[in-house]
Order: sequence, then structure tokens, then C-alpha cells
Amino acid sequence: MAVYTDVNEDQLRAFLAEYDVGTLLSYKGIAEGVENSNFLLRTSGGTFILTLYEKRVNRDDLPFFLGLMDHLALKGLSCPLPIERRDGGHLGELAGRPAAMVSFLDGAWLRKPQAAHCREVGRALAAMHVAGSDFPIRRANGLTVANWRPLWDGSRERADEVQPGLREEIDLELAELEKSWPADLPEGVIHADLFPDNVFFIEDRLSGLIDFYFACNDYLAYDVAICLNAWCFEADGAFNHTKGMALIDGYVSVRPLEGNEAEALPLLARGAALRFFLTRLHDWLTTPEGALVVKKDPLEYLRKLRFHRQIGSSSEYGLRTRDLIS
Ligand SMILES: Nc1ncnc2c1ncn2[C@@H]1O[C@H](COP(=O)(O)OP(=O)(O)O)[C@@H](O)[C@H]1O
Ligand SMILES: N[C@@H](CCOP(=O)(O)O)C(=O)O
Repeated sequence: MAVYTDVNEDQLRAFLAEYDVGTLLSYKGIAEGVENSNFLLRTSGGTFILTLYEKRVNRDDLPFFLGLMDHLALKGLSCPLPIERRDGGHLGELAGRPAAMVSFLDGAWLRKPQAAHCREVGRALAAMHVAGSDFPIRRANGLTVANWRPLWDGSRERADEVQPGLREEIDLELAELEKSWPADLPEGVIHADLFPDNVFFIEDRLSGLIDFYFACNDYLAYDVAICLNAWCFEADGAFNHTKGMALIDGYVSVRPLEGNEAEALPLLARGAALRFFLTRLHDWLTTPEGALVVKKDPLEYLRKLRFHRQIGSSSEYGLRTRDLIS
């Protein structure tokens, strides 16, 4: 589910009066999503997505997220455009929650992406990195290497309930990543959660990126690593080299990688796998039975982590010397 906070029609009409979007025709909650409450709104002025920001979103981060979508959309990236209120801002309040409206994007996410889709995703990710390069607000990544240990400490005692031996394996992995996490790679604004459910396609053409609520400043190549994990593994756990190569090919066709980024990719991919393993493990252990939200399997990310651990060089992902800035 993703309607944690319900909204009644009177509240919604009062909220819409702050916008120049006409009158309310209909609204309904959207079941997909994890973090926030989302509604599909139709007004005489168009179709919009209304989001009520729930507890895990820090209110102070909202100007970054909304400002970033505005910046990227104005630069021509296909992403939701925050709708301006009559007071010139983007953020209001509805049912006791911070709330905003963004433009509706056509398209649907792919349940079974193919290599050609991965190439499109690589291109779009690089286009986002380029378009975000002059975005003036900064937001530190709250889920990077320094944050993994506190997250792990919250689950560590119960980890072996999920899989025997997990505690020892993650203790070792985390210590190694903390010791060898790369320094001084090119940084910028990253999406940080560009999973298939956050990328829309119309037929085989990528039509838009959504869900910028983990976006932050971090290594650009870390975002590539997140996408390799999210897009290039098969349901049976095998890494699909053709998809990996297509994703990287698409990326470097817009933004070539530097040598140190390429070299760091196996480590970044391990870190990216650990990051999603840890948040999933936390949710797995703390979400009450019967809650409507779908719990995602942490072990899927443990398997990805193990795969990257045995990678010797980024050429094994399909990265070629000619893809690099010389
Ligand atoms: N701009 C948009 N245009 C069309 N549909 C959207 C848009 N934003 C969100 N959605 C729909 O809402 C769902 C949940 O959005 P998402 O941002 O992923 O939520 P959450 O942050 O709660 O995980 C998406 O899967 C999609 O169906
Ligand atoms: N992509 C994350 C979970 C975040 O969910 P989203 O609906 O906000 O993309 C995962 O798979 O663990």
C-alpha cells in the first residue's frame, strides 16, 4: 500500500484552493509505493500526483527534493514537475502532513526489463547526473558508508533469525567496506533509488523517472552501481552480463566514466548491495505482521553482494577501456 494518511474531500478542496489547477473532479489513493501517501488527482486543470510526506521523510529535505525535480524538469529531463502554489512555493500542508502536487507522467514500469531498456536507463541516469550538475542545494546521503553501521547495529542481534551465519558475514563485509570505501570520486546529485518501479516506459521508450525522495549528493558512479544491482540481475539471482554491458554503454554514451570510477565499481556495487540489504533487513525485522506494506526480501541483496565480492575488475561488468576518459 501507500496510503498511510487518508484525506477527505473538504480538506482536499481547501488544499487545492491554494493552487491554480481548477476544481476537483476525482481523486483516489495509489496502492504502489512504500514511503509516502500518494493520490491520483483529476481536476478541471489536468491530472496530478498528490503526495503527503510520511514520517521517514525529513521536512527539511523537501526543498531539496522538490527543487531538484523542478530543476531537472526545466532542463528537459522527463520527471515530475512540482506544481507551483499561488504563494509561489511548492509545499503545503494537508491532513497534518507536508504535501505537494507534481505533474502526472504517462507510462508504466517494466516487470521484465530487457537489455535495450537497461541501455535507456543508463542514458537517462547519466542525463540526470549532467542536468543536476548545477543544482545549487546540497543534501548529504543519509544512507552511505558512515550510516551503515548504526543501521546494522539495529538488526545485528536478530540477523541470524533471517539466515544462520548472517551476523558474522555482514560484520566482516561492513568492516571491509568501511576500510576500503573509495575517496575522491566525482560527485554530484544522484537519484539513489533508480529501481525498475521508478522508471516509466511507453512501449520500449523510456518516458520518465520518478521518486526522487532518496536523491542526494554522492559519488556519481555509486548511482551506476545501484542501477547495476537493480536492473541487471535475473530472478534466479544470476548477473546478466548483456544487461550490465547495455546499462554501462548507455551511461557512458552521455557521460564517460573516469578511470578511478571504473576501478571502484566492484566495491561501489558491494556497498550499494549492502545499503539495500540493510534497509530491507531493518524493515523485514520491524514491520508488524499484517501491515499492508509489502516487505522486500533482504536476501536478494545478500546474493548480489556475494556476486560482487568475487568480481576482480570492472571489465567483468562489460566496461571497456574505450568507455573511460583517457
Ligand atoms: N509523477 C507521477 N506520474 C505518474 N504516476 C506517479 C507519479 N509519481 C508517482 N506515481 C505513482 O505512484 C506510485 C508510488 O510513487 P513513489 O514515488 O514510488 O512512492 P514512494 O515514494 O511512496 O515509494 C508509483 O509507482 C506510480 O504508480
Ligand atoms: N527500492 C527500495 C525500496 C524503496 O522503495 P520505493 O518504492 O520508494 O522505490 C528497495 O527495493 O529496497
